[in-house]
Amino acid sequence: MVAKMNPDLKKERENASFDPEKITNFLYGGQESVKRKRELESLALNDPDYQHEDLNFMSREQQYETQLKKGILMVTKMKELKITSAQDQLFYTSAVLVSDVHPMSVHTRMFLPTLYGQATEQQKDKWLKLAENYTIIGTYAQTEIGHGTFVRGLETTATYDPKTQEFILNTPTLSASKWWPGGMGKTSNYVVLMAQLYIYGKSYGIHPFMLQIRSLEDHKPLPGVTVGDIGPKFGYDVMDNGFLSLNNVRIPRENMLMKYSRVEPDGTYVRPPSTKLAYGTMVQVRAGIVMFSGMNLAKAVTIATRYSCVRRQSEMKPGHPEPQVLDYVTQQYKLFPYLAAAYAFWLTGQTMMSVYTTSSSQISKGDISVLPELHALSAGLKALSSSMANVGMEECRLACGGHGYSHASGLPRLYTNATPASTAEGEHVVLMLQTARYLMKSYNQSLQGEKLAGSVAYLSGVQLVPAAGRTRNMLDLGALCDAFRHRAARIVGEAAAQLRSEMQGGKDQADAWNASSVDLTKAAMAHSQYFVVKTFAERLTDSRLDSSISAVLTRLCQLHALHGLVTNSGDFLEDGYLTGSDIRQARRHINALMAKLRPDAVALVDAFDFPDGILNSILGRYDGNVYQHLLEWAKASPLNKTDVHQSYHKYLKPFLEANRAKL
Ligand SMILES: CCCCC/C=C\C/C=C\C/C=C\C/C=C\CCCC(=O)SCCNC(=O)CCNC(=O)[C@H](O)C(C)(C)COP(=O)(O)OP(=O)(O)OC[C@H]1O[C@@H](n2cnc3c(N)ncnc32)[C@H](O)[C@@H]1OP(=O)(O)O
Ligand SMILES: Cc1cc2nc3c(=O)[nH]c(=O)nc-3n(C[C@H](O)[C@H](O)[C@H](O)COP(=O)(O)OP(=O)(O)OC[C@H]3O[C@@H](n4cnc5c(N)ncnc54)[C@H](O)[C@@H]3O)c2cc1C
Repeated sequence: MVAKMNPDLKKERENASFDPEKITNFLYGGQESVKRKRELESLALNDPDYQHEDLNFMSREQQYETQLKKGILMVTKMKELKITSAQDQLFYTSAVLVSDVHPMSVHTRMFLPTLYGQATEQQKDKWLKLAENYTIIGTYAQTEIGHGTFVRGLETTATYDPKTQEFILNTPTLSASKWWPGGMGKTSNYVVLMAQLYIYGKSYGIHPFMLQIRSLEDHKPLPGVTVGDIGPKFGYDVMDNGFLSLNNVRIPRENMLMKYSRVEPDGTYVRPPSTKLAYGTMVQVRAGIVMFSGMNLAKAVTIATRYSCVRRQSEMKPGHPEPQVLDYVTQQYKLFPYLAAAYAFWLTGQTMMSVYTTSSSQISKGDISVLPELHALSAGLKALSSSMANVGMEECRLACGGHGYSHASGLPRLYTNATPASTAEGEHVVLMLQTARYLMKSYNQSLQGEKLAGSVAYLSGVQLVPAAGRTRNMLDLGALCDAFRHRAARIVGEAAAQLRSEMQGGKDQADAWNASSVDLTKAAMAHSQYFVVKTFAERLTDSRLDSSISAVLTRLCQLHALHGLVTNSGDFLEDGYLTGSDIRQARRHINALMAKLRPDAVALVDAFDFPDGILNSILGRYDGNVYQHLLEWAKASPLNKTDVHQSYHKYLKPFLEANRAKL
């Protein structure tokens, strides 16, 4: 029997000003792609082989086992079903894994890409087939107990022995032990090991090496290898993040991935065109995190928005029925800015991936001139999108009141699995400072009359003269983009000036950098926010958008920009670019936009097109039948398997009896 839809949600859907299907098509790149997405999702979601008890009811060991089994099934089925394109695999795996990963995810997302990006053709012939067939399972072993951020400071060594033409691998100190690599704890039999290369006593920096860590026969650690799981974490329960120490492990010379740099048999070192090419896999994953963050935020907003239409609470007017909580404007103010941000990062994530694809194809043809821009853009956007998603997901959880705290909402798991995106693959502040470094360099070049291109083009010839007194239409996307551009350029300019003044005051470059670093991160943040606002606005100029959806998407873009503007109003007011009256106008527009978006809120989250199986949230169910399913879910909890738990007999009964005896 098909359950009836909750009447409030039904009404919301009937009253929307547009057909969500049109936005779904826009978000996923067309009707055909949406059709394919749904086919693959339903294939995965209806496959009985993937069904299991709720992961939240399991111990960590059970979760690891369940997800490993599922991961293995998934890669096997994708092969059988010939699901080969990256897009198709993403659709299928998202439906199988929901908001989790599986213990071989780093194999797919980092080990294989490192082979594609860092191995010579000969090495690809040797390793790729094995890795693609999962004959070997690998991970990306870079971070150590003592150092994650400071890659140049890693202590693992690969010392070349020309006599045997081997590298001798060691983690010479406790702090050199590898720590964190996903899937290394129990699953992988190979790693790409990032280690300091030494030849004849001289250090040549960090390079990637293929290293077998476990036997292909019985999975036992190989001689000289100590490996295991690092223990439970904030989330990511299904993943066996691992530790690894190495004691004089020898590997053949051919195991250094030598696409860019080489060690000849006699120990001659051939330099890469850029030492940063060895960081290529990180850049790829950072670029992907922008979309990943947009999608996670979209899931959280879908859950909280639907639930806010089902949930009724309090009296808005005495004696009237309880309103849907989404009718409280404060609730809209909690959710709608993140709804807008989810769209912003979704679209920017697509742009980031296309910049990545174009740039990496240029790099593989030998043109490394695009590397600094790619690095700076992906670092800043990764940091901004993941931090915004963190804050937004938590706000969505809070917006669901008490039920948001329950795993039944899907929000805690979504959050704890997504929040590492702020830390992993480059810590937030550290990456912002990388972007700032590029901004400072570019800004100084522009001062010397060089014309800048790409994301920093606006820094050349920017007019920093405030234009106070001018009447502005704060809903005009052009004016909003100008405001963000002005703010970014000003803050970049001021951070550069501060850096200069610290140095003029006697500090060396490093101390001056540290003293200016709060302003530098702010500059990177302002630059990245400008890029997102501009990208969102540009995407709306797509001629394929029909007017019904372009109107509602424009409102979201306006809200995204205005919310950013109001929450950072000091930045816009500081040099008089905007006036107090502009900010007041912006605030009024936000209220008016929220009122206009209110009837479309459910359609806007429906347009993300997450089926229930992927949202995995009782609060976010498409049909809105929340309470009945909450109760059913709770009844399935392991603690409810019996009416009287065994601990009653063990502890509670004697305790009660002893107390009674004392009366
Ligand atoms: C957790 C969520 C992840 C979500 C993933 C999304 C989708 C995938 C889904 C599922 C996958 C399953 C699981 C995945 C989960 C987690 C995976 C996590 C894996 C990891 O977590 S894996 C370890 C990552 N670990 C880091 O992320 C370390 C961060 N630390 C660094 O990255 C460097 O250490 C840095 C950059 C801080 C300093 O590096 P440094 O000391 O060598 O450089 P320095 O500062 O001296 O700069 C010298 C010149 O190099 C330029 N430069 C630097 N980097 C460049 C680059 N990449 N490209 C081009 N140029 C670059 C500079 O801009 C400068 O340029 P210039 O001189 O011109 O100014
Ligand atoms: C879930 C998860 C999965 C992971 N998976 C992998 C994996 O598969 N493979 C792998 O190799 N690694 C992995 N990592 C490790 C991850 O990449 C690192 O933890 C991350 O790069 C941050 O480095 P760190 O831990 O050294 O942080 P730290 O650098 O020690 O950060 C601590 C603080 O110091 C500050 N700080 C550090 N340096 C600077 C600086 N230069 N300027 C200003 N402030 C600074 C930071 O901002 C932060 O506040 C994973 C981590 C997590 C959480």
